[in-house]
Amino acid sequence: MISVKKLTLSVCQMMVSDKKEDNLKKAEDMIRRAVNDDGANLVVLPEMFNCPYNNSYFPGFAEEYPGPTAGMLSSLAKELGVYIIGGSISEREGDKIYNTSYIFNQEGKLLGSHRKMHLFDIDIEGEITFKESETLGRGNIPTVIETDFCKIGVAICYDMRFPELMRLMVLEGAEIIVIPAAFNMTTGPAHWKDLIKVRAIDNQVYFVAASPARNMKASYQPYGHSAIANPWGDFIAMAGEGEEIITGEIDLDYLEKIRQQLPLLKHRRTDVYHITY
Ligand SMILES: O=C(O)CCC(=O)C(=O)O
Repeated sequence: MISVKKLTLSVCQMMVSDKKEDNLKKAEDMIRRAVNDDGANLVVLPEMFNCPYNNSYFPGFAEEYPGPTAGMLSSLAKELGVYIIGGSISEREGDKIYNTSYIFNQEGKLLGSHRKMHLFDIDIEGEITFKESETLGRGNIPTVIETDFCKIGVAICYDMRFPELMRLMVLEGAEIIVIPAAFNMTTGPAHWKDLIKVRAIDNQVYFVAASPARNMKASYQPYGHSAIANPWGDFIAMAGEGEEIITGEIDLDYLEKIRQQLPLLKHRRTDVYHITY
């Protein structure tokens, strides 16, 4: 593996409509802009970037791998010579549907995929009820991929609320955690920024969370505010609520320095507690 210590990472906070073709075109345009204008080496899309985030759409939009969406991402990664963490899409396998992220390298090769492990089944009185399990199945495998830069952990939205999964990916060597997500107008203002910050601090990683742009016409309104936090917990980039590309520099020497100066990972009491997988 070539050791490269810096990379430029962009998040495309795109507006998602109920027309898959328009969403694919939008994603392609924004990825091209991230690479050509911002010099991105790695581009991240949001959760369900080709489909409105609503159970009624997931079956109709589902694709078997390799379908048109994965094909588009793979060709684009190869053409532009970048890594793409393709948000997530509705994936069909047999009679099951999953919320799945596909990750491609600069040759357009599939490096890995992540099926959302924790389903968003919640009922917040007077605010929001959502039951992903009505349509989706659960993934069972944590995802850490290997790139020329470093290992990257990938999980999806509600997965980020589970510190054990985040820590497990870090123990597997992840120095960046990427979360395609779509928080809403209840849990977004309440928890989004704090979760990103604290996951970065407690794992001493670059923590990247990618949201769709807010769409007031949609039944589910994404919070927006895609963000990149560094291993000290500072936000190095954050979007507003509209369509936007944010870009930040990932500096692995800086990460190493934080881990040396404040050696949290070394100070764990593994003689008393540990995470198994
Ligand atoms: O955890 C949350 O508040 C939002 C989760 C969510 O929207 C999702 O998992 O898609």
